[in-house]
Amino acid sequence: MAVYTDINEVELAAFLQEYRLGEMMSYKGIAEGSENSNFFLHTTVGTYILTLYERRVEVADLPFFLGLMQHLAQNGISCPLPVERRDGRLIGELAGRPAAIITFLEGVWVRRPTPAHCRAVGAALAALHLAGADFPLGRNNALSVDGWKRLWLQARPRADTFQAGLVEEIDAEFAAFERDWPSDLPSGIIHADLFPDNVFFLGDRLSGLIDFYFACNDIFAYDVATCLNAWCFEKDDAFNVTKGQAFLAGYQSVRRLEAAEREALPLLARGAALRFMLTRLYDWLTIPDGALVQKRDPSEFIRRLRFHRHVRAISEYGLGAS
Ligand SMILES: Nc1ncnc2c1ncn2[C@@H]1O[C@H](COP(=O)(O)OP(=O)(O)O)[C@@H](O)[C@H]1O
Ligand SMILES: N[C@@H](CCOP(=O)(O)O)C(=O)O
Repeated sequence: MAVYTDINEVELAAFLQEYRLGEMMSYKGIAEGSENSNFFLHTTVGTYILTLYERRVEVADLPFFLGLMQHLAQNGISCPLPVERRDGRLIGELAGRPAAIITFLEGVWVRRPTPAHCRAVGAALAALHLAGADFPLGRNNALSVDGWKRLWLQARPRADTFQAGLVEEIDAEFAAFERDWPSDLPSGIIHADLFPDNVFFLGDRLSGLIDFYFACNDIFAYDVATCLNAWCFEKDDAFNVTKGQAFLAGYQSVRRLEAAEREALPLLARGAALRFMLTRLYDWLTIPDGALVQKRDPSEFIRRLRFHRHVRAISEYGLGAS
């Protein structure tokens, strides 16, 4: 469920007057997603997505997120295009929240990705990395090692109530990341949350990417590592080598990974697993029972983290060195 803020017809109609989108015909809250409040919006001109920005989104970052979507959409990436208001701005206010309208993308996200889907998402991720090259704005990754540490210090006092022994295990992870996290790999704009629910397909054809609200400047291969975690493991936690190979082949059909990036993948994948484990754990421990928020299971990413911890080289995934 992701409608944190209720809106009413009167305030929505007034909000719409700020746009050249005709008259409101209907709107409906969207259950999917977890960070912001999203609504389908039908007007006499077409169908759009209305987003009210909630908890993790800093208002100061909105020009980056919305400007990035605009830049990517204008540079060959299929992603939502923010709609300009009459005053030329992209961001307004509705029900006391910062709000924007973006174009509607056709397609559905795939619950059971195949190697063909993984290949397509790999190619799309690499295209995004290339298309972001001349985007003029920048944003540090608030969820890299320092940000993980802040989250961990908040979750740590109760982490053992989630799983015994977690405090000792994750403290040791931080010692490794603070020592070894790379700083000299090719970097640029990354999506940073390209999970299956953020990629739309029409059949096997990728129709678009959504949800740029964690996008930032960081290591490209970290985005690759996030996708290996999100797309290439099975429900029983087995790493699917065929999907991993397909994902990397798709990526490298557009942008070749350097040897140093391939070598770093096990550590980056371990870091990506920790990052998603931590946001899930923080939510698990802090969101009250009964709140209308979909809590995701941190355990899945504790298991991924343990898996990657024992991998020394990309060949140990069965992915080959090139
Ligand atoms: N541009 C779009 N076109 C079509 N559907 C969208 C679009 N943006 C969001 N959605 C719908 O809203 C849901 C939640 O969007 P998402 O951006 O992932 O939310 P959150 O940031 O809250 O996680 C998606 O799963 C999808 O159903
Ligand atoms: N992908 C993250 C959660 C972020 O949710 P999204 O709906 O914004 O993609 C996770 O799986 O923990």
